[in-house]
Amino acid sequence: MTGELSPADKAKSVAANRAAGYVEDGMRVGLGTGSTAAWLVKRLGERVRADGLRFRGVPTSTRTAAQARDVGIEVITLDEAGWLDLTIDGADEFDSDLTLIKGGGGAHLQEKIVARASDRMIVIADAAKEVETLGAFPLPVEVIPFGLKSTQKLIEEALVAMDVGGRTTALRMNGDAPFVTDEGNHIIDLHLQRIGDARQISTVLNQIPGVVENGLFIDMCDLVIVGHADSRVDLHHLGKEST
Ligand SMILES: O=C(CO)[C@H](O)[C@H](O)COP(=O)(O)O
Repeated sequence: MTGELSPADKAKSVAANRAAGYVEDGMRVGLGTGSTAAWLVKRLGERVRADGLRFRGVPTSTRTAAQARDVGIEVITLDEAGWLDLTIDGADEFDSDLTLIKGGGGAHLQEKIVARASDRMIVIADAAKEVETLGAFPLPVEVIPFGLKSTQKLIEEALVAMDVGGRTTALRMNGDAPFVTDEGNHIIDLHLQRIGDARQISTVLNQIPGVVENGLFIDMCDLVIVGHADSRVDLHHLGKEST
């Protein structure tokens, strides 16, 4: 995270630095997972060390927990926090309703629990994450290992029943073995191409036995901060945009 940054990393760090300004003394803050969230954790660590910022962070993955501790952030569990003032996280896609696809990093289960237990959720992103219609990014679905193949079959049948455009599903791999989440589960990525009715898809998927949680975040995000490589920032509130 040092030296000459690529334009994408610069954009992510610009968004993260702006979001870090929303964290105030005494807050309990959900810390997201992924490359953009890593910039946030880095910046918050700098604020802790340089400005004496005092807040407690609830990480959404073992990766983020390790980084947060490394940079000097006080880490607590969600149960210790009870409730959160704010969660800041990345996203794989967001649309004009601030509906999100998350889980590209495989952490959407903890991310959704943490975001849902927060007064406010801010998403940080580069401009490539903004879409007119969700679904070009594969929708991650966390499933328990038991009965994996029958769960995958039921998901595929549900996609046919909902008449969703793309219906290809793929078990996420980590080399030769299935990817394993922090909860010991697996992820099936749904290549839908286009998500028309996010609410319907989310509800139907979560009703299938074996499915733990899907990566659609609906009515959770309050603000998206988009960073640009030239240091500009766009703020997407529900229904309006500002800089
Ligand atoms: O949902 C996530 C992890 O589960 C990430 O927030 C999402 O994948 C975006 O990651 P990145 O900032 O690396 O593009």
